[in-house]
Amino acid sequence: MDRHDLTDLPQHFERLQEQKKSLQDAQSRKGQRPALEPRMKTVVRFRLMLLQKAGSVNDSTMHYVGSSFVPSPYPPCETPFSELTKVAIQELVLETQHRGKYLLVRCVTPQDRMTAVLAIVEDEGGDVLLLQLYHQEQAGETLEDILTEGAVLIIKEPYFKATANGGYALRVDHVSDIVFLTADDARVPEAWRWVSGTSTAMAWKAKGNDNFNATKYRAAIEAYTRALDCSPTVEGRTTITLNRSLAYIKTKAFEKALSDVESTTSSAARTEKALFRKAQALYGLQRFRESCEVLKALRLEYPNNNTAKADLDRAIGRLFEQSHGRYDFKKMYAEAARLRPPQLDHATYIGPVAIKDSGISPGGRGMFTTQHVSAGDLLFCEKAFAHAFVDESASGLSRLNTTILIDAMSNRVTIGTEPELTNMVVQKLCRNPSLASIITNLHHGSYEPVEATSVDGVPVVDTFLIRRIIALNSFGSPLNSRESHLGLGSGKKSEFHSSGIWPQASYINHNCLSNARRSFIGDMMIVRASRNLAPDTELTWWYQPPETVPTPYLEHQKPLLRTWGFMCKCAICRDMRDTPKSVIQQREQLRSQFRALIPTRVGSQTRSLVSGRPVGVGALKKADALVKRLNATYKKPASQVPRLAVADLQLVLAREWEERGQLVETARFALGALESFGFVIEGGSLPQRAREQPLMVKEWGLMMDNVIDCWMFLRRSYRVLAPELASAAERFAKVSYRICIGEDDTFEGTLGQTY
Ligand SMILES: C[S@@+](CC[C@H](N)C(=O)[O-])C[C@H]1O[C@@H](n2cnc3c(N)ncnc32)[C@H](O)[C@@H]1O
Repeated sequence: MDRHDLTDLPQHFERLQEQKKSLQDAQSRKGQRPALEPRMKTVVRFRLMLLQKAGSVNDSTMHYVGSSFVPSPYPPCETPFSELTKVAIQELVLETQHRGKYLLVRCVTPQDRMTAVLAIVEDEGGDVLLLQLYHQEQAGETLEDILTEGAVLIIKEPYFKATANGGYALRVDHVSDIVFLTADDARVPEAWRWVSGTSTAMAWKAKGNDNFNATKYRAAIEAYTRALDCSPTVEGRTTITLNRSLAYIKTKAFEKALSDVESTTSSAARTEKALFRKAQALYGLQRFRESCEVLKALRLEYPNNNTAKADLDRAIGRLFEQSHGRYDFKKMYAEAARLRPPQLDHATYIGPVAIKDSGISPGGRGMFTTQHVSAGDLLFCEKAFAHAFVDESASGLSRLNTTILIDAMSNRVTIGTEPELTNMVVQKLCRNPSLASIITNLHHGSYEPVEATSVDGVPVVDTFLIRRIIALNSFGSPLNSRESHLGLGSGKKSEFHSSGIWPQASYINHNCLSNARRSFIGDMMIVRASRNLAPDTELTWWYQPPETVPTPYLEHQKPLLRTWGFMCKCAICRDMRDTPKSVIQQREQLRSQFRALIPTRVGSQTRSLVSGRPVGVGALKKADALVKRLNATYKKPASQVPRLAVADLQLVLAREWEERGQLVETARFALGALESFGFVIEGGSLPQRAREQPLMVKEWGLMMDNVIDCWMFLRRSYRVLAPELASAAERFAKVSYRICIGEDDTFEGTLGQTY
């Protein structure tokens, strides 16, 4: 949702076709056993490439936009190692996953990092191949090497494939398909054995500490694990376990950190260090209530621990947000401006909503209100499960994670951060497997996931399932919706390179005539009702915004069908489907005539295209007549089928009349625009209103961003002509602002700057 879809741009469409062709070509070689290059050639070429890369200078002013191709899916290995049989590189056949087999290999080069981690590996027969490890870590997460020269590993059910440059490779997409062997593992062949030089628990612990201090957390965890295997003393075991739990916290493996603390003896678990780790791990898992409890116990036993006091205050703050849905939005903006990536320290609040069967199929669930809510009410505010951020205003290396994703399977080309988001989710689930169902329960179309959740004690995460879930459920997001509304951030409004996955929000189905809206501050999504809603109303929003310009029915449906596999049947779409082509053409003509009279403004004044002089009142009157004719092309009332193609022109006229000091006309067009958006308003017309009649919104319409402008025109007009109505107009402006921007704490400041 709100992602850049490039599929219809000719150059990308062509790339999609090329990718399809190359997949077909690869498939035609399926089952072949190719002749491999001589070992020397492969190794030397790879080493040369590493040397060249090391010598090249990165130009940080360049835009780096990589390409990524979605490969054909294959499942992760579900079979325990003991049931697999060994295979040699020579025996591998192309475009095939070797089910029931494993490869034992050793790295013969250092690694390279691209979208995957690469190295050349050999088997016991001395044959070599390029190994491509995907999703082993998040982009930019660590500089620690994953594949080191001499490392021995097992590749379960290896997938052998032809590469785009005519070579061959072992491709590993599923993290659990790789097993790194330690020096004393019986599966390491005699000839490949190495001496680790470390044999006692204390020596391994010291090694772990060194690695920890060098921020090599992966290596630290490995060393602490080896230390624990060396039967340390009870005291030593506690220290090592608690050290390892901190290394787990550093890698966001909160579940493992927690289980380490909980595995210590009951007296050890009450030490300051243990309580501290436990509270941190629980906080990381967003179990704020439990984190508070542990921190309270810590404060009682160690009252001088000031860090614990600060942590307790912080956890209480989260608990309050989680329970009451009250946030300090200004603080959130400040955090989003300061933090890179803007991952905010705030809790998820779930308000009066529930997930239920919605009756649509396939993927039949939806989100419903559990009580009456008013327009502007907070429905929920959700922290992203994972969020891949691109600074839209930055250039060069900081945009390294922007990728053009070519997906031949789902016929789509998108630009953004989907590959990075996939890595983040895969890693988070591998490190915290109990969170898996939050993601795997999300809609995944016809993809059939494997059943196993762990094998050989390691969590199984099906990368292709995660990819599919992200394609169907992720959202593009701006740094914050306020900036994006004001056009302050760069990039096209409502299509963003940053993306995230907000699991609750994913249950909301599409409808152009939506009744809820999402907005963002950093990685927090704020969702509010955009109309007054009765209990048990299904919440809907748009996956792509409704069209302002008259658009043929099928054109509007194309992206919905391509990405999500359905066509919208809302009142606007049905009306478009039933509107004859000639009427759509007539609307286009009337809008062109309007634009010829009142061109899009450049600078502070609207100038005639013909004379270059400011547009005159005569032109405004003619434009008014065109708006009336445009309105007459609609059969259904705007409260049933909003007329976006009329509303934006009415707003143009409201602005023009306001600049000429004609506030009755301003109010008329602002009210007209609101009606075109589907609002039903009483008591707002000037000048002939009954004095006591209040300004009322009988029905809220479609909450497009410029609804706020409509109310602000009215507020200014009423202040002069009907002051008793101004505060009501301001109240509605504020509610609209809250719905579109997410909060109204910045209402005055924002509108003071721009209105
Ligand atoms: C992000 S999920 C929405 C939640 C989903 N209904 C579920 O059960 O998890 C998107 C999928 O929901 C379904 N969907 C959403 N809006 C729809 C609509 N207006 N009509 C039909 N299907 C819709 C489609 O299958 C779409 O791919």
